[in-house]
Amino acid sequence: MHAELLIHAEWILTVDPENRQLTDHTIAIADGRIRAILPYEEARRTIRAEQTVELPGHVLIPGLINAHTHAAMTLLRGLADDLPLMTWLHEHIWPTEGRWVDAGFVADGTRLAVLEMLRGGVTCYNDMYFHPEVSAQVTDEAGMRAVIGMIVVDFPTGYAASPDEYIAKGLALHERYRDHPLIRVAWAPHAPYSVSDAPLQRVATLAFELGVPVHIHLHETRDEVENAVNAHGERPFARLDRLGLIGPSLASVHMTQLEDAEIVRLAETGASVVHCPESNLKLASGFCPVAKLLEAGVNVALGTDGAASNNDLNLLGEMRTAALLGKGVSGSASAVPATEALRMATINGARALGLDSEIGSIELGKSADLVALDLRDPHTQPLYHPVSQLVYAAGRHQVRQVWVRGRQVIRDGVPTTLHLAEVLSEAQIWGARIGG
Ligand SMILES: CSC[C@H]1O[C@@H](n2cnc3c(O)ncnc32)[C@H](O)[C@@H]1O
Ligand SMILES: [Zn+2]
Repeated sequence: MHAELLIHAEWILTVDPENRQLTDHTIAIADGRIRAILPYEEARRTIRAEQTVELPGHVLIPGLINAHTHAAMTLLRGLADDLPLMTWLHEHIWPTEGRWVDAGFVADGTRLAVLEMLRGGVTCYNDMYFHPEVSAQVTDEAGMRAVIGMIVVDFPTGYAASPDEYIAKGLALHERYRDHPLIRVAWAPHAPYSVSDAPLQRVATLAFELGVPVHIHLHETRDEVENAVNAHGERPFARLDRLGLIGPSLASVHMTQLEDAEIVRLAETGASVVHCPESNLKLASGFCPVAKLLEAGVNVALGTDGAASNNDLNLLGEMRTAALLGKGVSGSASAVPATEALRMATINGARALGLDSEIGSIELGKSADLVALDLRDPHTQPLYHPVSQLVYAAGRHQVRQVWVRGRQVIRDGVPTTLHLAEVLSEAQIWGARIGG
């Protein structure tokens, strides 16, 4: 057999349906796909390859999937900390976005985000932000994978004047990226409190017709739910259900307020929840009942949210927080174990984005979106269980090699498709402008 690339790793966490953990195995890659997974010695004997990468002391995992972010908000990192959601949004973030966000802001902010995420082992992200055509282009140029949000809000912004215009621009984006190998699109109405019934209904219809996911903030805080009930006598979840949005294409972000019947409904319709534990903690938004959701069979993925409410785009950190918080909230130390946190950051994210036949696990035929971490650091030794070190102890500096669709985008910790100094310089210029 012939392969373009062979990766020999000391440990492989496949995240396949059996959660197989392999030792001293090799992955063979051709045309950007995983063609063979076999013991190291057998691979040496039977496969000829153009390139071989030896990874002693490393664990190889599927690329991490950030299932909810606002990438360009890296440029607002640390601008307004220690505030609750609505004060943060109405008094700080929205006025700043109104003044500064344009195509150039989105290009530079997204590039910073892509660089941060790739260096942290994130190979795919699900975005919701203005000027999505710019985020898509920057991400494609960097060789990263993304699902780019076709955003919809009721109010006018520098990007679009009305719900009809947001939707028209979304449709153009969908057309532009039809059949693209790395860039997909999803409808991204911002939240039930910022999008009215008519555009939400249109999104539901178009999502069905185009076969794309719907990505929305939902039940982020108790106030969101109480305000809706006081104003309209209906919980936002019930309203979305009435409008036809609760179903297998839905990625509902946050979900800190959930009644038992809503959990049953999520499970029976196959809708996904995207848990953003660090953003929820920082904005004191509430606690998503992750253990209950998993027990009910709901697909739970992981997201960072934007860098202005986290303040990083670190999925390794998010896995650890999700595992720890899941125990604290449920009162059970065995809730959200390390293997489950890894599934949430990989295959569950892929499923939430409708990409689980393509990415999210190390299986034959899937895209070679792979991440290698060097575990030979004092704080990840000794090593009993690689998944334990990965989730509870490893840091982003241990991400050494990253491939997206078989292309190496991080080599020995250094980006191959982006220029670190240039990206940092642009970020600093924006910081001086906005802060000055
Ligand atoms: C329509 S583009 C996305 C919009 O969402 C804002 N945003 C960022 N984080 C959150 C959050 O946690 N809840 C609600 N809205 C959020 C962002 O600033 C953009 O305006
Ligand atoms: Zn968000």
